[in-house]
Amino acid sequence: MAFAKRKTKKKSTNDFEEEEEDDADDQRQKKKTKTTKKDDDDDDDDEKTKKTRTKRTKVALLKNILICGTPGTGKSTLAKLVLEKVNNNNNKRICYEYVNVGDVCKAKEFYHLFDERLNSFVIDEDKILDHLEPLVRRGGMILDYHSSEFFPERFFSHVIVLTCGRENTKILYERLEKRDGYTKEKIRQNVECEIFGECVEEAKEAYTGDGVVHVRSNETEEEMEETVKFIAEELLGAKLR
Ligand SMILES: Nc1ncnc2c1ncn2[C@@H]1O[C@H](COP(=O)(O)OP(=O)(O)OP(=O)(O)O)[C@@H](O)[C@H]1O
Repeated sequence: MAFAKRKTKKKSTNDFEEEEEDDADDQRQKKKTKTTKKDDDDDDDDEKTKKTRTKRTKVALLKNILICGTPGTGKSTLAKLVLEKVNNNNNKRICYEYVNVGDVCKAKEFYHLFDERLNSFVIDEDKILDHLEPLVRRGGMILDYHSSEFFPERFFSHVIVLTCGRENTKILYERLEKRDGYTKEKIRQNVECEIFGECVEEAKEAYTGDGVVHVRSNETEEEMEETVKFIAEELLGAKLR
């Protein structure tokens, strides 16, 4: 696994709050400008703008979460189940979106090179962060990536780290063994990363706010169901049917 180091772009939770304040100010300013301009504007256009603004404000209230952890711990499986749960409602404004960061980097070629030793791509962090910024600002994003540290802290209200057998690595080993392109060396590196709890340590160091990092074991179907419920209900406040 390639764990790229990036400290400079990280911002504190306070920065996020300040930015939210700025956004609110912007909204108020826009509203004011709109009021002055209103007489000149066409009524239909004004109505349209008002509707869009209301919708955006509502969507922005949805939280962003990151699901991270060693490859094979079940991030994408879990993320898709959470997405299904939280979007299963009649409220069009409550609509979360899933982004597999690794897949986006591949599809959009946001990487520098292929690291033969690690057998993986070294992603271009600036490019992927620029791509994610507007999505995260809008809110309601469920991001999936093995690493957590290069994202700015303000991106997420919760970071979930999945683990899969620190003591008994058989489960993770067997999951990775089934994958194409996973050489014995690559499996060994990932299993080692799990044994040393690298993803957990990394997340705890990078996200320092109380109750932001949640470490969840994902070895069995039952554990996965519990975590889906935990994220959907407790973290995202969804009322499950
Ligand atoms: N709780 C679970 N119980 C049993 N099998 C699981 C569980 N969670 C995931 N799996 C299985 O483990 C495999 C790996 O899961 P998944 O692809 O979601 O991992 P991942 O962490 O997203 O991997 P990557 O980081 O490489 O994308 C899949 O075959 C999936 O069906």
